[in-house]
Amino acid sequence: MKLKFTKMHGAGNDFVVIDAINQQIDFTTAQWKALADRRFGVGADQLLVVEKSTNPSCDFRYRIFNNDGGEVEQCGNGARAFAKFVAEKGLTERRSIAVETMSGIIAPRLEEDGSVTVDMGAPIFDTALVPFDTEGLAGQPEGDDTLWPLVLELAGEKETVLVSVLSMGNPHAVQVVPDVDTAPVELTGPLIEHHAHFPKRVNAGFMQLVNRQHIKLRVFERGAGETLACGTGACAAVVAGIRRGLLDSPVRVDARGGELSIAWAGDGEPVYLTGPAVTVFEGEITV
Ligand SMILES: N[C@H](CCC[C@H](N)C(=O)O)C(=O)O
Repeated sequence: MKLKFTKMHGAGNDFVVIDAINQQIDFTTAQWKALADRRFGVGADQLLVVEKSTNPSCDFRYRIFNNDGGEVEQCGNGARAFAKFVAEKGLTERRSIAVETMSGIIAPRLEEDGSVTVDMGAPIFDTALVPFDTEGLAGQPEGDDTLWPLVLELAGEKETVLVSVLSMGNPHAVQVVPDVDTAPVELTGPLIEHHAHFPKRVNAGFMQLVNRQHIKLRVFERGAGETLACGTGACAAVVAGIRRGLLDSPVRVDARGGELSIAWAGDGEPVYLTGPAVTVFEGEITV
């Protein structure tokens, strides 16, 4: 079949966006993976699928597939691209929409300056819901109940890293590092992603504190590897930093591909993610 798609990005986190309202889409994991492949397909960190929602209080349903073909619960940068796509394609006249995802309803809003702000919902700290298996883990350090010691095995050597574990609908493990540019992201990112205590794997965040309202962040994403930006990763990092008493909302997040802004008023409150959404090109591919 001929598939129409739009290539987009949010701070360098890149997407193939597909209108599945006006096209009949029913792909296997292998087909999603092939479409996301940077050599044999279009190439993307994630594939974003636009569907009608069966929920009367939602304008659309939003499905997300990682570069490895796996379907996942949430994508923050993708939510901004999604909102811009449905507006540009005339699928909605509204600038604020409610979108059904695998992990609940999010609410993107198109801003006057072209950026998009998304109500990403409240972070989840219940380890069973992340999911994160705490069985057999050494005691938690004082101060913040999201902090856990994670033992990594590297070439026979054991190293313990302190990570904040939480969910933004998708799982995150965030650590503070002195310098994101020298942090061992390529080395320890995969070890954390595939750590035995994360039954559904996890996104691994590496956060450098610039000041109480500014961080630098790199994320080794589940199912995609290191991306130039990670929206839910930025949300998770700021929530972790605020809970550890290291950050004050709102926080500027410098990702390698661009700047995001995160605001959070505390436990039980939604996290707001603001950033760019860029359309790069339209295309058609035979799949
Ligand atoms: N790799 C993530 C999904 C995409 C998240 C990221 N691109 C964002 O902007 O939130 C996961 O497997 O949970």
